[in-house]
Amino acid sequence: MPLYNTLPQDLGEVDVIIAGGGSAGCIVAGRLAAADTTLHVLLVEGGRDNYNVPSVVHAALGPQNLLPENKMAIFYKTVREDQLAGREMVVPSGGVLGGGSSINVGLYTRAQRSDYDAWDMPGWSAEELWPYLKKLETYHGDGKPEHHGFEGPVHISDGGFRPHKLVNDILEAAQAMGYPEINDLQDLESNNGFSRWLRTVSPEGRRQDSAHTFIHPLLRDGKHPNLHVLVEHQVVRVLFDDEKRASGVELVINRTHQERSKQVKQVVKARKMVVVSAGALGSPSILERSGVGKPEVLAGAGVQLVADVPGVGHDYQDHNLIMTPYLASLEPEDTCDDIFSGRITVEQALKDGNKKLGWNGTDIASKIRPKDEDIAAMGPKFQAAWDRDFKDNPNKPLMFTGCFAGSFGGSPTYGPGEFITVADFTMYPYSRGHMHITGPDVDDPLDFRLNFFSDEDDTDIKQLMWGYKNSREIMRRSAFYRGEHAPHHPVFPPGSKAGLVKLDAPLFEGDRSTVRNLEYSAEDDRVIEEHLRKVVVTTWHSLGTNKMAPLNKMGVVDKDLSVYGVERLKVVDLSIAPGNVGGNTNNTAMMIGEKGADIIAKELGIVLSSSGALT
Ligand SMILES: Cc1cc2nc3c(=O)[nH]c(=O)nc-3n(C[C@H](O)[C@H](O)[C@H](O)COP(=O)(O)OP(=O)(O)OC[C@H]3O[C@@H](n4cnc5c(N)ncnc54)[C@H](O)[C@@H]3O)c2cc1C
Repeated sequence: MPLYNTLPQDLGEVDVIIAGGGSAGCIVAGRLAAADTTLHVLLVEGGRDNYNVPSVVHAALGPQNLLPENKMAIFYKTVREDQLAGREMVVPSGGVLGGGSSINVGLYTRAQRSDYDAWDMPGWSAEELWPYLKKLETYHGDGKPEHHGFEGPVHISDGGFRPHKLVNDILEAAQAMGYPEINDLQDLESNNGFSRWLRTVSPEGRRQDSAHTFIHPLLRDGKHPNLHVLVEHQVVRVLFDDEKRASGVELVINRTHQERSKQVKQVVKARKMVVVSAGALGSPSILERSGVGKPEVLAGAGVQLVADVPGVGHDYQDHNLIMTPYLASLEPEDTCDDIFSGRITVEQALKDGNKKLGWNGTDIASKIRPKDEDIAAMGPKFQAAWDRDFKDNPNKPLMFTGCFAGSFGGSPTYGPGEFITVADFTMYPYSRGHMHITGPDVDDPLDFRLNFFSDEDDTDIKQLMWGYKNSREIMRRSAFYRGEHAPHHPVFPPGSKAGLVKLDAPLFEGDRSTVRNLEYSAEDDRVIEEHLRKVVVTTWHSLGTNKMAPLNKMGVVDKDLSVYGVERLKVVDLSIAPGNVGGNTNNTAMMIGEKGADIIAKELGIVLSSSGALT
C-alpha cells in the first residue's frame, strides 16, 4: 500500500506530481493512476491520512474537525480588517487527505448553469461540463435521471436520516413567504425555492470524501502500485528547468504533524507534469514561492521571478455567511444537539447503529431571490446592481438560506430541542480580497485579506441584511418558532417594532399567512449593519485566486489549466474559478478535478474510462 508519511529513498522521480490532496487533487490522482498503471503518480498532501478517521467518516462528527487540536484543518488568518469591526478573521480549510471534502458540512450543492457560462472559457460552458458533473456521482435523490450520474464513486443521498416533521414545517413556512418546494434544485436550472437537501454521504451514512472515493480503493486493491501518496509533507515550491518547464517539487515535513528539527528540504522530480492542487488559499502561495506571480510581491518576499503573472493571489472570493440561532420547541430526536452536546456519546451511537451519525443536521435549504419591493427597499445603488447583474437572469440566486437542526457547535448547557440555527450566505459578493506570501518558506506569514463588505456601494452588506430579515420571517412562520436567541441577534433599540421576542407558542393558529412581516426603521437597519460587521464569517468557500482567464485580465491559467509563462505546470482546484457560483463549492471543486484529469489524460495520451467507475 504506497501511502507514506516519510519520503521513501527510492521515490526520487515519478511521472506526475500532484501538490495537495483535497477535493480536486484526489480526483486527478485517482483517475490518472486508475487509467494507466504504467504512469507513476505522486500525490503530496500536507495533512495526515484520513482513512476511516471517525470524524471524517461520520458526518455528524464533522464539527470536531474544526477544533485546532485535532489537526484536520489549516487555519488561514487574515490581517486586521477594520470594516469587519476590526477583527482578524480565520478561514479554516481542509488540512487532511481529502481536503475540504473530508471535513466539510457535506451539503450537496451544484452551481447554476449561468455560473459556468459566465466563466466564458472554451470547454467550460455548463453544457460542456455536464459529463463531468454526472461522472463523479452515484445519485440517490429525486429529479430527472438525465441530470444526474449513476456510476460514479461519490454517492449522493440523504444519508439514511431525515427529521421529517421539522422538514415539512420549514417547507410550509417558506411557502408562506412565497418560496415553493423544488424537487431538485441541483439540476443547474431550478432556482428561487427550497428543497430537501442531499448530502455527500452514502445511503449507509458514510461520508463520500475524495480520498475515500478516489484514492483509498486504489491503495487497497493491490493493482495500483503506480499510485504513491505522501502525507504530512508540504510542497514548498515547484522547480523548473532552464526552459521554464516544471521538473519537480521541493518538500518539507509538515511541522503540525511531525518533528522538523531543521529546514530539511527534499526534492522529487517529475518526468511529465506538476499539478498544483492545494486549494484557493494554498495554491497561490506555492506558485509565488516558485517564482510565478506579481513581480512586486515576489521581490518583497525575496523570491526570484520565473514568470510575470500578476493575477496570482489576486481577486480572492468567498461567500459571506451568518449563522443565526432561534429559540425553538423541537423534538429532541429531530436535532443534532444530543450528539453535539455529548448527551449521546459517539461510542454509544456507534454501538446502537444510530443513523444520526450520517447526518449533517441540514435537511432544508434554498437558492432564493428577493421580491421587487425588497429590492427597492435596499436603495437605488442596490437596485442598480440588481438591474445590471440579476434582473434578466432568473437562473441566478442572491442568497442561500438553510436550516441547521440544533445549535451549530453545540453546548452541554443547551436544552434538547431548544434551538435551530439559520445559515444565510450571499452567493455573489462584489468585494474581493487577496492572498500573498511574505517570504520564501512555508512557515513565513501570509498576507491574507478577506475584504468582505468593502465594495464601494455597500451592496454586499445590504444583501446579507436582506438575508437576515427574510430568514427571520421564515422562522416566524414555522410552528416551532419561539423567538430569537438574543446573544446572536442585533441589539434593537427600545421600542423598535422589530424587537426580539421570547414566546410560549407559535405566532399563528392554523394559518401561517396571518403572520405579518416585521417593520424595520432606519435605526434598526443601522443596528443590523453594525451586527453584521461583527458576525459575518467565511462560508469556507474560498476561490478565484488563480483565475482561469486571459493573462491580460489577471488570469493565471488558460482553458487547459496551464499556468502562463511556464510549461508542464497545471493548477487544478477551486483557485481557478474565474467567477463565483450559486451554492456551496465542493461539487464545483470535484467537477474541476474531473475536468482537470480529463485535460491532463488527453495531453499525456491516456484514455480515461467514459463511465464514472474508477477502474
Ligand atoms: C468547514 C468546511 C465546511 C464546508 N462545507 C461545505 C458543504 O457543506 N458543501 C460544499 O459543497 N462545500 C463545503 N465546503 C467547501 C468545500 O469543501 C471546498 O470548496 C473544497 O473542498 C475545495 O476543494 P479544493 O480541491 O479546491 O481544495 P481543498 O479541498 O482545500 O484541498 C487542498 C488540499 O491541499 C493541501 N495543501 C495545502 N497546502 C499544501 C502544501 N503546501 N503542500 C501540500 N498540500 C497542501 C490541504 O491540506 C488540502 O488537503 C466546506 C469547507 C469547509 C472547510
